[in-house]
Amino acid sequence: MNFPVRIGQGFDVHALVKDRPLIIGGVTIPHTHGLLGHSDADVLLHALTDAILGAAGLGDIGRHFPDTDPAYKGADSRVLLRAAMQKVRQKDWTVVNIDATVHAQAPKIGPHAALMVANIATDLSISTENVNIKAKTNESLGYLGRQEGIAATVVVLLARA
Ligand SMILES: Nc1ccn([C@@H]2O[C@H](COP(=O)(O)O)[C@@H](O)[C@H]2O)c(=O)n1
Ligand SMILES: C[C@@]1(CO)OP(=O)(O)OP(=O)(O)OC[C@H]1O
Repeated sequence: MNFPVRIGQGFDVHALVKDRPLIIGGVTIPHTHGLLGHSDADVLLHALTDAILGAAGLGDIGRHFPDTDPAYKGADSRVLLRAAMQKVRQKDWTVVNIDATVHAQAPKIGPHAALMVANIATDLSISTENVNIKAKTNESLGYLGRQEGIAATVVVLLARA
């Protein structure tokens, strides 16, 4: 059956290390540590990219942008997100809304959320009203609580363009 809407979810986690910038949702956040990755390690945009690819039945970020490909070394994840959205659009899907959570013991995400929303809305050509970003500490529990990494979870709804 061909339904006019489809749901997708995405998860990503990256390790926090010294001497890397902390980039989340396309925003560079002042912090003692940054996220480690082949690309700029934007954990939120990677989870979002997986969510939209998943909703469209297009696999995952690593399938389209392999972390073994030197072309993506240091890549700007906003460029990858826009490229993924292009593939989703070619399948005649548009994004209805996004709901995301950044799982970070520190730093505070709230003060940067509006800029992240604006970046995502721009990259997906949707209204900022349709992008919601939340943040949670991990109550000091586990690897996220020990600030060994930051994770993100995203849910997205697609509709026929
Ligand atoms: N990295 C974070 C974590 C949380 N927030 C904001 O604080 C609120 C309370 O978080 P808890 O994990 O203690 O429930 C949360 O609702 C966010 O508004 C944040 O901005 N950045
Ligand atoms: C984005 C890619 C590609 O540079 O690399 P990383 O920055 O390591 O990020 P990850 O979340 O492991 O996802 C997929 C990769 O293909």
